[in-house]
Amino acid sequence: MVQVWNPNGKYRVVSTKPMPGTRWINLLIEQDCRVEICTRKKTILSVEDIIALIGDKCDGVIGQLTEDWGETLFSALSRAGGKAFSNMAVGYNNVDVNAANKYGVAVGNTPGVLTETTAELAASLSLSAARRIVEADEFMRAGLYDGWLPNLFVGNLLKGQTVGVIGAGRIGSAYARMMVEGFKMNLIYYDLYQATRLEKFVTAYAEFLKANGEQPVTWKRAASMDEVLREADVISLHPILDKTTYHLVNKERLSIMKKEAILVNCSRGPVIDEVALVEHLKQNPMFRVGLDVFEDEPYMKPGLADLKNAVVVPHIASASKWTREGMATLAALNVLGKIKGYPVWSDPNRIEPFLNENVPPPAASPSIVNSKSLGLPVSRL
Ligand SMILES: NC(=O)c1ccc[n+]([C@@H]2O[C@H](COP(=O)([O-])OP(=O)(O)OC[C@H]3O[C@@H](n4cnc5c(N)ncnc54)[C@H](O)[C@@H]3O)[C@@H](O)[C@H]2O)c1
Ligand SMILES: O=C(O)[C@H](O)CO
Repeated sequence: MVQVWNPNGKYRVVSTKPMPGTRWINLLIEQDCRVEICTRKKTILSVEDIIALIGDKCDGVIGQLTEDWGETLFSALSRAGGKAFSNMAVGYNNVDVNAANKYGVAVGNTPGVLTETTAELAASLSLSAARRIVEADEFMRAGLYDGWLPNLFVGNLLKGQTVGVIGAGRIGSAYARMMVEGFKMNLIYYDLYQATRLEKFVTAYAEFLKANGEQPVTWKRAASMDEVLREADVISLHPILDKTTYHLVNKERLSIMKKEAILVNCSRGPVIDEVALVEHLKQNPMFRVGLDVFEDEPYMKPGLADLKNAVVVPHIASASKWTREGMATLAALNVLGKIKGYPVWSDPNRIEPFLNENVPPPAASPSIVNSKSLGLPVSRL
């Protein structure tokens, strides 16, 4: 149930799951690590399962977003001599960073490498919902198609409509860019911070359209989230999950959205009150959703699976080969960097040097979220 690579390696690194590619394993082996990969069939490992994997001596762990990394696991890792943990994910709402700080454990994540892949899935869900692709596919397979009809699976045209983005960080901005440029949609966004590069992009694209005699696209930074919900035709959620974003979309907020709006969620399930969403979908058959994440993963709230106006996929937004291999590499290098005493990379939004397979990666941890709290040195590169 555990696969061992380089048994005589000096540092013991545990991965709670097999991860795509082999580069991440080779990079660890080259730096004298013994790599142990848990190959159990059980998808979600419990805290007890992981304590058993950590054992008496463990220098670092690469873990997954399905695991509960809190006080119990960080104290177990610390007792085993470990000082490094990395999620193989950009989101780390499953990690109690304060507990990690208490035990001096560095917490890594994997930003950037999944930005475009995740935004592409949000765009796919937007299109699937707008053009009713899943419903139409089921109809074909059921042998129900008996000829073209003017009213068959009529959906929404995106061109000229407004796309709303809540959380215009890396992924939200990439998604906005795809929808604005790809479908000539106008943009309204809400974020705690101004998305200057995104605004500049839309302005430049509007100029380009105007110069070509086409209707220019527009952008607006909304003063509140409700403004986005009221005005947009397609709304995609991309904030982090924390106390401020839990149930951000609830019954009241659903009620202010357009009756034919499309809501997409590729962030974290609890950002939407899923019970309220099921009720809203039942009451408003023209309202559609595209969901990659769910409040009680892996489960869906009762009734959701029966609704034709919902497109649902199993948390696959970052699932492209290049991205998943890159996530594994970043997670392994986060752990390796701390074990070797390397500094932390100065800009977690500029991780490309770690992903170039033709040259050795920089001697740094690509992204450590608690580097300041732990007072870790920062790379000058
Ligand atoms: N479904 C998937 O497979 C998948 C893949 C990647 C990321 N994610 C999720 O997407 C999240 C975002 O990733 P990212 O790389 O774009 O992160 P990011 O930090 O670049 O962007 C998050 C944005 O949310 C904003 N924000 C925070 N609180 C907010 C609030 N209350 N209201 C509005 N905006 C708020 C932040 O200011 C920031 O701009 C991750 O934390 C993760 O949970 C999911
Ligand atoms: O946060 C993340 O990275 C995702 O949910 C998995 O890619």
